[in-house]
Amino acid sequence: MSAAPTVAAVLGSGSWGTTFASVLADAGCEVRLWGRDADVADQVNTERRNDKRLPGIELPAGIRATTDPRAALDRADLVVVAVPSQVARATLTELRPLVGPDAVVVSLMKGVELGTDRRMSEVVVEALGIAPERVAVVSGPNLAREIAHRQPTATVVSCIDEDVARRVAAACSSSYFRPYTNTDVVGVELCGAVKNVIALAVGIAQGRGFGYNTTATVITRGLVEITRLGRALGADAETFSGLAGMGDLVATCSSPLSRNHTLGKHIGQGMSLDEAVAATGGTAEGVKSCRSVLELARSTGVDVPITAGVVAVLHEGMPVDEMARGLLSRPQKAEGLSAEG
Ligand SMILES: NC(=O)c1ccc[n+]([C@@H]2O[C@H](COP(=O)([O-])OP(=O)(O)OC[C@H]3O[C@@H](n4cnc5c(N)ncnc54)[C@H](O)[C@@H]3O)[C@@H](O)[C@H]2O)c1
Ligand SMILES: O=P(O)(O)OC[C@H](O)CO
Repeated sequence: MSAAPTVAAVLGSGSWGTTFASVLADAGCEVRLWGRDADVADQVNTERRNDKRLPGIELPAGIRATTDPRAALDRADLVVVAVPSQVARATLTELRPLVGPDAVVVSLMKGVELGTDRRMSEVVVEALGIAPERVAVVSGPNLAREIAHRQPTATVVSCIDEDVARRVAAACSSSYFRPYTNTDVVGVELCGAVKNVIALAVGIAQGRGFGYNTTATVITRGLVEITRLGRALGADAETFSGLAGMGDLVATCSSPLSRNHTLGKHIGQGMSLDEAVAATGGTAEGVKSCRSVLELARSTGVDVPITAGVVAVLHEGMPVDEMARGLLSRPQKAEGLSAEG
């Protein structure tokens, strides 16, 4: 990334890809938005809208949408990845020859890869064959629809090279979007992925009819779960009380705009997983990532009882009431961050 105005390619024209393209355009970048859907690209170019993912929202001028990855990535010094986590590796492997040798790559994705338990920045590094210093992640309380309406929010841009994090932050900073920087990529990514699982648990509890005490308990103990896993994997303690941690957890567990929260609610109200996925629309990353998060925790020796409960309900047929009973009947312990749940 040079100091000159940034040429950005956003890969994925879903709700967050389209919204982040708008943020970048409002911040002064030249933006190309790549997606597979020709109707979406046509509508972005002719009407400045993406009604499929952001109905009723006018997009800024300065976004050029295309289904041609070559056109999107030509001369791009910032490459932003916003496809569902489980297709990131295949998508990037295919596009690898088109990514410029000096481009900075930014992951917006909040998931952990099934089968490998890799975080998304690790997938980017492996699929594109680039140094981790060229890979940044963006994560925070960032519900796409609110940002597309230009409502104020903040986020964290994280990269192990602090200078790269600063340059990415400068490229996406605007009157309504305030990026902070840090170098704790592990912590920021774990926060983003695991909060989706906790939001599923909160949704399940609310769908079952439980009230604010249960919600607050799951959020609080969920943050302990995220922190415990993150600390065991080398993350900084501070990250968990910041925007990517507490901030995003609160936003996702509170908002009906969250697909994970909403899907959990459907499950709590008695829908099957297939019905809930169909009713929710969009990508609820926690549905798949709950399994990889559980694997990661088990391989690290960290107890994650809420995540285990979500996996059991979503993928192993455990009734919601049994999950609740299981969580509440565990042995008494002192409150805190010890390795046990
Ligand atoms: N929506 C939000 O508020 C939000 C905010 C922050 C982070 N995120 C994260 O951003 C990522 C993308 O989420 P989203 O909300 O944009 O999802 P979305 O479901 O709105 O869009 C996903 C897009 O990826 C496309 N896609 C699916 N499979 C593909 C493939 N094989 N190749 C290329 N494109 C493919 C879909 O066509 C769609 O356009 C997720 O990891 C999510 O957790 C979302
Ligand atoms: O809609 P969700 O559940 O993917 O959540 C969206 C964002 O991650 C909130 O920051």
